[in-house]
Amino acid sequence: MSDCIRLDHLHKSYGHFQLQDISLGVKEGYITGLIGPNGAGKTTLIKMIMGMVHPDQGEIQLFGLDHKEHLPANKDRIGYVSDENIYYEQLTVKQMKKVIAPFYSRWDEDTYGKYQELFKLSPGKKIKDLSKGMKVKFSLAIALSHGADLLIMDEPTSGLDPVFRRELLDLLTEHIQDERKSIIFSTHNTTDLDRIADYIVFINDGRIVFHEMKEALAEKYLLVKGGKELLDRDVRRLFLGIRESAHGFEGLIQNRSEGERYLKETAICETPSLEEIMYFSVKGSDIRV
Ligand SMILES: Nc1ncnc2c1ncn2[C@@H]1O[C@H](COP(=O)(O)OP(=O)(O)OP(=O)(O)O)[C@@H](O)[C@H]1O
Repeated sequence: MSDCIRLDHLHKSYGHFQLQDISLGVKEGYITGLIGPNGAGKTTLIKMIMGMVHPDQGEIQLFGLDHKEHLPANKDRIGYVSDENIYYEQLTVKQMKKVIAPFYSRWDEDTYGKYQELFKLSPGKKIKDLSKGMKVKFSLAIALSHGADLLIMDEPTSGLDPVFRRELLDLLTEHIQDERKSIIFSTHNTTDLDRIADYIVFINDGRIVFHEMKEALAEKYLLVKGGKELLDRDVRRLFLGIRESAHGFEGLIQNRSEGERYLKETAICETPSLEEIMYFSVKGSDIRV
């Protein structure tokens, strides 16, 4: 499979914040989850891919084409869902759809009608009167109605109720059955990604910490829980992050086989969730409770 997105040595500076040397290939035909703490640079990265923010340095290719040169043609192939309001507040759902549809060469009115019904979108309702979740549903209906090859979603599930969130995840999994379609999905809700992502990109403080297949993460990392007496200097060195309490510790080891070799007999060794990987990687080794 080829890459639908290729980022080469991207830099973006906002004074105090720098997105630094981001190089990344996003595989066609898969769901890639983008995770990272608040202010890590996820939205900035997504906006660069959308052509809404310009990198200070570096190259972006989408579908094998230089993004600067082919921006309109590339954007025709992207469905974008964000929790920011990108629509005219005073227009109704129907009027807004009428404004947007002509921008897409493969707009499909029947598909839009199907999603309008499925998401219970009232055509006569003004955008400003939609709830946060309904705005996301409208965005999603648009994104799914123009034959986009790539869905780019920035925090799509944050305003959604748990029932629809589940439905959305099913919908995305179904969407990806067509192997030419790809999804990149930024979220704080790591359980959504535990459920549906194929690849995970973890970004912290403007840098990529890792870009891995989700299954590979389970083989790489180890979560260890045990008594504090185990934590001598050599053992501590194994950990990427440790959380200590009066009674014991919980910590993350990046080299699973080495961790198991030292601690399998004396501590509880488990496969960490994405949330645990993120927590310990960001917090480091000095967490006391
Ligand atoms: N237009 C801008 N001008 C100045 N600083 C900006 C601008 N856009 C983003 N930033 C800064 O860049 C940093 C990264 O922001 P970004 O929105 O990309 O993070 P994020 O990972 O999406 O965070 P969150 O999870 O909180 O949405 C932040 O420190 C933010 O204040």
